[in-house]
Amino acid sequence: MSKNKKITTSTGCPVNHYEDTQTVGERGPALLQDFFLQEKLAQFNRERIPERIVHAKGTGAYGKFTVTHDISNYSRANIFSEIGKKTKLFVRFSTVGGEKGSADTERDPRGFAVKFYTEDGNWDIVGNNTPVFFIKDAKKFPDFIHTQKRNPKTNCKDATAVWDYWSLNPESLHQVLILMSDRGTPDGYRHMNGYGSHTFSLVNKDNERFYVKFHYKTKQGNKTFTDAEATELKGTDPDYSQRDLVNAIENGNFPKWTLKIQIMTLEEAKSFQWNPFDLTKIWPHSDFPLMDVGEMELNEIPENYFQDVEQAAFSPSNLVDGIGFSPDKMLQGRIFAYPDAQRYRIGANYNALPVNRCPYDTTNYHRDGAMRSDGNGGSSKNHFPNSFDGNYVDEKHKSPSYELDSNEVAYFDRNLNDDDHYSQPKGLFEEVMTEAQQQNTISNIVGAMGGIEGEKKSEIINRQLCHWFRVSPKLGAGIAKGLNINIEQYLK
Ligand code: HEM
Repeated sequence: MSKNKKITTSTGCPVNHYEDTQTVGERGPALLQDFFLQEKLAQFNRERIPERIVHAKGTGAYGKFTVTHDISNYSRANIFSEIGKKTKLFVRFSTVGGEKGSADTERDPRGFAVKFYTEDGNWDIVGNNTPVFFIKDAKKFPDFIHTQKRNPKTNCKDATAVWDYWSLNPESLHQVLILMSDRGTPDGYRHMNGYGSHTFSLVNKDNERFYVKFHYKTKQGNKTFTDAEATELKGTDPDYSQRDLVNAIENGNFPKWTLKIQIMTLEEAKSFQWNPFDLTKIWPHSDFPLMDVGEMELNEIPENYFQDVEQAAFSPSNLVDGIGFSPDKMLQGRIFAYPDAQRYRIGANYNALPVNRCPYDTTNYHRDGAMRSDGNGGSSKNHFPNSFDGNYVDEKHKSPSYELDSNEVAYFDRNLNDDDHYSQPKGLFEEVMTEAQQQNTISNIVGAMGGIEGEKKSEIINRQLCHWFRVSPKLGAGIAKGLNINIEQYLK
């Protein structure tokens, strides 16, 4: 049989004129009855769905997760049930602030979202390439993101808004420092680590709960660009990271990461020197050592980008038995934000699309909605409880109850008893960064703060400089010098 196929309309009617519209006479006008002209134009008009409100530019790949170490003493999740167990997964990497057509080497955090297709259901870790974040309450997210997007009048990126917000919000400092180091411009997606960032929990067979943080360590080695290299690539190869991932996988050079965890007991959480659920803080590795769990490998680029990558829907609410939330206020807000965004961006039945669908049995009484095409439950009952189907709620998946440390309802200041914004960035700058990394960070900050303009320029610069000085005098002085600010006058 010939593999050449006859072109048809979307309802299967063979097309006998592909490029020429039916007209009255050689030179037109066109006839409305040329339904294939209508179909083509109408379909084309509907090709776009809204881009993600954040993380719009991204690339995805399928792969597998293999357990290498036994953590069943911490989690009863099926995915970890035995060494050697393999689970299919899908990953989407992204930048955050830019639009769908923006350049891959922008200074920005990178999204690192992983969907594990486990037998207990799909489990998503929707993380970034940094272990912390800019804010610690979900209510702040829209304002923060507005500063990362375009100015409402000029429609240009707006360094003044960015630094105004950060300087008024010192909880951002830790993440801003990481962003301003060369880690803010990673060399593609293969040479960076990933982090679940939030504190989550694990629950074992004995119903014991532990707090956990997830880390993916790149096996390709960490590589970053300098600001100059990243800036050049924005012009010469704006799809650098996408191309790099596709080429590597298509050439059989499958990228790999080691999944590791840090564990904190509920008792340790009570006496931890910082709030263990504060997303602007890390848990020091010296106190909570990294433990190996398994290996993630990416080995397949989806055949169709739009179908699998653009329509992929990750959410921190996609959890499975044996893995749970923590009280982190940011995480709690995200549980709402993602499915809400996806119902708007993709549609009510987004979880039935191939990339989002659980490959194992799903049984529930959700029905109908736009574009339902998965059988819609057929003739089975659409109410529960019922006297017919024998379906049941399996209580063995109940996770243990836990106590809160307060029963007072109020709008608590998120920084109340939790305002040490400086010591972790200090440790990062003074103890972790090499001299060369420190100098690059200083020059990246000088370049970025150099964009602040307008009537509030001095006020914003001075306020932000104070934060940098509180992190480290060397950092503050280096930035002041780079911005040509004479700090001597303030020291007299
Ligand atoms: C409360 C704070 C946050 C809110 C309200 C929020 C909201 C959103 C929304 C609405 C999307 C688009 C979802 C879609 O259309 O499919 C998104 C994407 C994303 N967010 Fe967040 N986000 C928050 C914080 C974070 C944090 C802390 C991280 C990482 C630790 C993160 C990582 C991501 C990633 C990786 C994506 C892209 C997922 C993909 O590739 O499809 N977000 N976020």
